[in-house]
Amino acid sequence: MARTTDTLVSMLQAQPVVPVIVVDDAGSAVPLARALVAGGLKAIEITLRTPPALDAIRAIAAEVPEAIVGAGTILNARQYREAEAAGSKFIVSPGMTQELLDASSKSDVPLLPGAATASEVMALVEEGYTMLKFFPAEQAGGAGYLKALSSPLAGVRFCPTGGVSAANAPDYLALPNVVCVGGSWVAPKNLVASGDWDAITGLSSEAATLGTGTISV
Ligand SMILES: O=C(O)C(=O)C[C@H](O)[C@H](O)COP(=O)(O)O
Repeated sequence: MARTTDTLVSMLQAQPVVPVIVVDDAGSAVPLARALVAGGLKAIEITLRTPPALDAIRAIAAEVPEAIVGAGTILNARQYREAEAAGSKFIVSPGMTQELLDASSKSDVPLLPGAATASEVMALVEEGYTMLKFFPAEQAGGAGYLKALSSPLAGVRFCPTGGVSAANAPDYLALPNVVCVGGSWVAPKNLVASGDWDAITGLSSEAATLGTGTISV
């Protein structure tokens, strides 16, 4: 477990923002991944919310070797195995179930499980997970909530996701236990649909250089 946590942290800590992508067309996956990588964001999460998601992961894994493609919205063991077989380098879930933990223990592909309460964080720490997704970040209480939540939970690191934007990301990134944030704002659906890869590279580049803010809590 320590080994997979280290792998996960090393993949995610190189960038302040992990783009969260909902793919509507597998054909856009490769140019989209190239545009994000060109801006500086290599680790990319493709959510399994749409039918082309696995094909998109396969295409990026095969054709964009400089990207680190992961799978999001993984809710069960079957999806975990399918995402791994498609070439995912990391797996993200909005939460945690025993089935997912069992799938993760049988896999070399690390899991970033979701938590939003002290009890959820503590249950995952008991299972050996110390790098967690804080989800849904803004709706659960934002950076101030995460700061308060994590004060007694030393040693746990987070990737806040859900409602995170260029405007509020610096508040999360200012927290010492935040490795990166996740967000969909870097690849808006309209720009993907129109194939405006230069605009997406611009958003990626802005996100890749986001600094830390200071939260007033
Ligand atoms: O389903 C998952 O595993 C997810 O990763 C959910 C994402 O965290 C949110 O969909 C982020 O969405 P935005 O609020 O648009 O940035």
